[in-house]
Amino acid sequence: QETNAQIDDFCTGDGDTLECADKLKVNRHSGLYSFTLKQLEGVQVGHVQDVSLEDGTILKLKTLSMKPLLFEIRGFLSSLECAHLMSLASSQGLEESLTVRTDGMKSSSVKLLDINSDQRLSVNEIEKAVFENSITWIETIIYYFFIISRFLYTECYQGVSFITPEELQQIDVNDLTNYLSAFAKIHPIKQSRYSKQSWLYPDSSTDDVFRQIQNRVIEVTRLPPVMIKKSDFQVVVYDEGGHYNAHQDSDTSSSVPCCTQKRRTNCRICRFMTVLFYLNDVTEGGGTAFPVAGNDTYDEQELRVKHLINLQQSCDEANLIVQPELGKAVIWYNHHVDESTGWIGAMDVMSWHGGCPVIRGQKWIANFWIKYADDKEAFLADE
Ligand SMILES: O=C(O)CCC(=O)C(=O)O
Ligand SMILES: [Fe+2]
Repeated sequence: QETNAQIDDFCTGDGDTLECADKLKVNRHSGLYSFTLKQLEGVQVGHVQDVSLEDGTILKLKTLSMKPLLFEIRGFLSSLECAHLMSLASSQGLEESLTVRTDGMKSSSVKLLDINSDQRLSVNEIEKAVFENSITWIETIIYYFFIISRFLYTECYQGVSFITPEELQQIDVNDLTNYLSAFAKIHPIKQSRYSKQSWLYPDSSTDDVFRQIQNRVIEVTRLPPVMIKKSDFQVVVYDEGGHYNAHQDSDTSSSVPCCTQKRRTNCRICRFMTVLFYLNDVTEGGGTAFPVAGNDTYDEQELRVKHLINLQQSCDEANLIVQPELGKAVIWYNHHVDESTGWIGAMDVMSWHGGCPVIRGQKWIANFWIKYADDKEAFLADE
């Protein structure tokens, strides 16, 4: 009985209960969901499909890339809705966006910078990475920090020629964090991300416009409603010079389980899908770049060596750039679907993306964080 109630919650809307139950392939007797997650069909780049909404509106879903599976819908939001979200975020207050990651990245970064694969980093290797800007700002600072502290302690640059992964692990994270925030204040533009943001949490939001947008996203993505209802919503503003270096939206940096709650320790936020809206027209710049979209092969080392992550420098070299336009939605999958579990599978490594520098004007975006937890059934049953 309890399970039936959960299923009914899950299938919202009039008349679609049967279809919904069918889609979920719910076995009401055993109480098990054998729900299979589905991605939208891309067909091929340039393909346009109509999406009919309940209110009669027809949206045009256009495939921009098959790898990653990426779509755009122009006019997804009306200008009134955009203006509403912008004023909502402004009235809540906008804070500087921070992307300081201090765990799980050091040893992998070491591997990527270790040009001659001798398991340690020479000062030359670090300097090469720093000066060629092939690593993100935050990593650069970690190395600088390490070199400086070594320099201070030994009073002599010579002889300090190697940093091992073990040594990197010993950096005092508190010192580093203080150093980073001081640096960030002096050189905001050097951060891997330079923007302001505000959050809208669905569980505490009573905003009607936000609800309507949530429902539209459910209709378009055809994801289980609970998935959208649990999605936090982030409004981001970039001023001139604002940017966001290429990154992947889902956190695969550690092996702790995926969760959806904020501030829970020992779990990470994983994002199946990203739905990004442009809330205004940008005078110049500010596109969303997908540096490796459509490539046949993926090589992270190459991505870094070619500086493709540093979008302050190499936006023009990105394979694909989506231009901002008021009301447009960009939709992509950060993960594949695992056929055997019917739930979220491996990360789509082609989903690297970021925001190119805004050259003139301001850029406002809003962003659904469509998250999931590892336990499919518990996630779907949860309210
Ligand atoms: O600003 C953009 O176009 C991209 C933003 C983004 O990737 C993000 O907020 O995760
Ligand atoms: Fe992103």
